[in-house]
Amino acid sequence: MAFSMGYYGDTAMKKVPGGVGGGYDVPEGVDIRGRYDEEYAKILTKDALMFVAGLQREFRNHVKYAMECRKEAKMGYNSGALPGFDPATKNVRDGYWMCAEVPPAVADRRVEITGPTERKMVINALNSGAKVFMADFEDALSPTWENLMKGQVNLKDAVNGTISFDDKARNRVYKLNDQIAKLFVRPRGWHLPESHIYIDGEPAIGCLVDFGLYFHHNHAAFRKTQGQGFGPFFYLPKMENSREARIWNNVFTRAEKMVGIENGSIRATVLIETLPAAFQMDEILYELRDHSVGLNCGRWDYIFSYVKTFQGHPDRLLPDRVLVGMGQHFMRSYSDLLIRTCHRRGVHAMGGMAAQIPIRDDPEANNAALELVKKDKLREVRAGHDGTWAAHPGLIPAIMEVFTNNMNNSPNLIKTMKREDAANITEEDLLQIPRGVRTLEGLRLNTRVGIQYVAAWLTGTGSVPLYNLMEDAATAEISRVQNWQWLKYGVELDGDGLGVKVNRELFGKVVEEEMMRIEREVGRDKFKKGMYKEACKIFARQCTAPVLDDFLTLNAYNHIVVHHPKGPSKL
Ligand SMILES: CC(=O)SCCNC(=O)CCNC(=O)[C@H](O)C(C)(C)COP(=O)(O)OP(=O)(O)OC[C@H]1O[C@@H](n2cnc3c(N)ncnc32)[C@H](O)[C@@H]1OP(=O)(O)O
Ligand SMILES: O=CC(=O)O
Ligand SMILES: [Mg+2]
Repeated sequence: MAFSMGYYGDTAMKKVPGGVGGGYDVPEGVDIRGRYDEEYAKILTKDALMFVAGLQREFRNHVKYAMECRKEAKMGYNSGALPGFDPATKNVRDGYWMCAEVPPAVADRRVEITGPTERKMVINALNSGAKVFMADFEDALSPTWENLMKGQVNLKDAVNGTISFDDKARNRVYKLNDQIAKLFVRPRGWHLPESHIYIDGEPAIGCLVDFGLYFHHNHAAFRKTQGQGFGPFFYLPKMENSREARIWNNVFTRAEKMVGIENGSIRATVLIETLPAAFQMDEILYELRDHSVGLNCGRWDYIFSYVKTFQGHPDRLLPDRVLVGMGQHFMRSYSDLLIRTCHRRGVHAMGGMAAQIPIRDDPEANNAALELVKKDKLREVRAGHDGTWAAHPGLIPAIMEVFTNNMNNSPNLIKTMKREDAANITEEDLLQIPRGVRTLEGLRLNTRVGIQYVAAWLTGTGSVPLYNLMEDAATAEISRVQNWQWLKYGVELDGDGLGVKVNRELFGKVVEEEMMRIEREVGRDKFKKGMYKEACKIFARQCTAPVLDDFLTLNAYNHIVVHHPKGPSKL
């Protein structure tokens, strides 16, 4: 298969005037184009950069090939093919094999809190009472240079136990408690470049930068203080095929060899959050069997992926976003199959994120939101999930109670909830079209949320509270692709009795009105100072593009790349 060197070419930035390295002491072939900062230089050491460059050089062609395979699969789906189980790997699905034993340090993962790698949030998350904190370079983080580098500084300080944060405005100093959550780190997906670091003349692969820097600086301390001899631990996002898991497995093996630790020290949970990956759960676990600690239902990206995979299928249109929940047959089937697959192979089957967050100023609405979260978590634990995600520390006690009360005093359900009934789940179950109506309010909400999310992302914030829900890159993607799908196929809004068809004229009007509403809601001053107009342009273009952009964040990435010394960072 032919592939070009320029998969990341779309986001390649202007050349840096004034030489290579940008003030950092770099090894041969590495060029840092992000702002210099003394703190960042402690992360971007020559040794660490050599480690990252080594990974990039060994794996770049494998990654490019995997991205080409994604394109080829997309062409197939666009010509009418459906994702399905691969006959070539039937022996892997049917065969008897197990993943390596779960490390004792992470046997109990009842509640995992997630959040961006922002300093105060890292401390709050580690102190939150959750069993695990997933520090996120992905859905919850806008990958600006400053966020990524500060994130690495924060994680290093956290692993060393020295992290603190002085909130002068509140006269409060944040420090770690004695008991903290176990740290997992989620690097970016394979598709995202890191355009502030060039290796051999091309942008680095974003996730290898995230993984490489974190691993290089923290593996020893982590294994000693947190992992009981294992670790570091990772979450791996947005994979579409087991060949991508094989690359991660090889990255882990190489990293372990390079620093002289045992094979199988590093452990990772893979998010099953693309539709094609739902047919590859066994294959993904098999590739990572020495390095696996399970799979997770990344439900929001999964919904996004359903629309993306079926972008060429006008018979598979989504109802309003709010109606696509875990009650839909295709979602329940995927969660059940994930539990059965993980438990059969001896690892955790993690549940997903409920989008509700605490509502401070309305006790009644707050109770209602909490009840929805509890209901969702009860469904998960009864189905056999070993643990689940919380977006906010305020939700942890309630979620912990639901899981604890339904787990018979054991740290997980791996051995007790086999879910053999899910062995009969079929391709049709996993693909069943979601049911429900489409409304003008659905179109409006997608637009309002999408624009506000992109505006936040452009200014360096990757997860935001909007209309009492958590919004991040995955949930915003649903808004974008749903609008695109409805526009592309001129769907009728059948749920509000209006019988209106979605077209560019209607969408233009909706955008205009929703922008006025956003301005009213956030206030004129914030609206003027923010990036709402830029966000509106980006979001509207993406929704009306003749060909669907693969990722909102990939398309918008150019807007947050700032090359040194061309321009000082705005963040
Ligand atoms: C689809 C997916 O990929 S899900 C995973 C990725 N998404 C995420 O991780 C989202 C994580 N959650 C968040 O980012 C936040 O909770 C938001 C943006 C949704 C809401 O944020 P806010 O409105 O600022 O929360 P709020 O004001 O209620 O915060 C109260 C306190 O809780 C802390 N807090 C809130 N969420 C978190 C979190 N996830 N981790 C750690 N601390 C948190 C705040 O830092 C704040 O601390 P303080 O009282 O010491 O100042
Ligand atoms: O990453 C999680 C998701 O739901 O997407
Ligand atoms: Mg996701």
